[in-house]
Amino acid sequence: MSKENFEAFSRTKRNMEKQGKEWKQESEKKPQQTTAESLKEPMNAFSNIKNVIGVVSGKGGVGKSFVTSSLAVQMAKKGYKVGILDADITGPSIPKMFGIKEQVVGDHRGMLPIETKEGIKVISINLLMENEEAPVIWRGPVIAGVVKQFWNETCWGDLDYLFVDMPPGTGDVPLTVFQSLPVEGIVIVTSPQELVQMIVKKAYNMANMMKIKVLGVVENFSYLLCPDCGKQIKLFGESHIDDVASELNIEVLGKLPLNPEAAQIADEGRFFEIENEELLSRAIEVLESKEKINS
Ligand SMILES: Nc1ncnc2c1ncn2[C@@H]1O[C@H](COP(=O)(O)OP(=O)(O)OP(=O)(O)O)[C@@H](O)[C@H]1O
Repeated sequence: MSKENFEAFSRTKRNMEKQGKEWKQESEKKPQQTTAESLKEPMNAFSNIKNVIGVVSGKGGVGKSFVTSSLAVQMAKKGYKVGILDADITGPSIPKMFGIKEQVVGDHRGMLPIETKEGIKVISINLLMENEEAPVIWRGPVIAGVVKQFWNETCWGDLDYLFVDMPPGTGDVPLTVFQSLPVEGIVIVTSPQELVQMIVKKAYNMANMMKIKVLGVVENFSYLLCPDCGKQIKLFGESHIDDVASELNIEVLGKLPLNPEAAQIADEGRFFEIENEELLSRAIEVLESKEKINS
């Protein structure tokens, strides 16, 4: 591990120990009333973030990181200042999609995210590890602590949008993010299989219970375009997303095809070259309306 990286990591560890002691002291005090606001973590003093948007999926492998990166790229192409907080600590895939390998260093302001050459700021556990193939085998509370530090110990600077790529499911990390970060809204990512619809409802219900706004749902792997005749092939069967969305009274923000060329571009770390602006035009509109609301 490089010296700077080691220092950033040691600071992270020291803070986690300190936080552990504080939690212990707190829990020994007389019970106090806990409000949703009192659980929010302060932003790093050198960060000024207008909108925090969570990207969630009830289940793994539906393309949540792909959608997170797509939204980030589209907003960056529109001229907004964008960051991605990769909260998928045990399965981080954002750095690879953007071809970034540099290690995060820190200074007096905190950890400094790595910028893609197009200017998207990224923080991910893989950018703190010397070996990207080393597994992260930590228990839930430690992982959740790291995610908090990606928020309050990272010097994000000025951002219009910070996208938080969550791990799949409704476990420790989504709970921590919803409780600790000022999430403006979430985008749910799903795929057409029927089972997934039930899982969408779980993600939706969790957001509702945490009083987080659901901006809408993006269906990924909706279809495959036949390279010969251009017909849509429904690889995973008929989509039920419109029905589920109207049942939950949420909007369908886009339907993305399985695009083999995009998969290759993502694998090669050239995500900025993927063209899916039209497919995500409604999602972009909804995100932009948030920018106007909050500016
Ligand atoms: N619409 C798409 N077209 C082509 N490839 C895609 C598409 N969506 C996702 N992929 C590819 O599928 C793989 C899995 O996607 P991704 O990592 O986004 O899934 P995920 O839901 O974030 O997974 P996990 O839940 O395990 O974190 C990646 O290699 C990604 O580039």
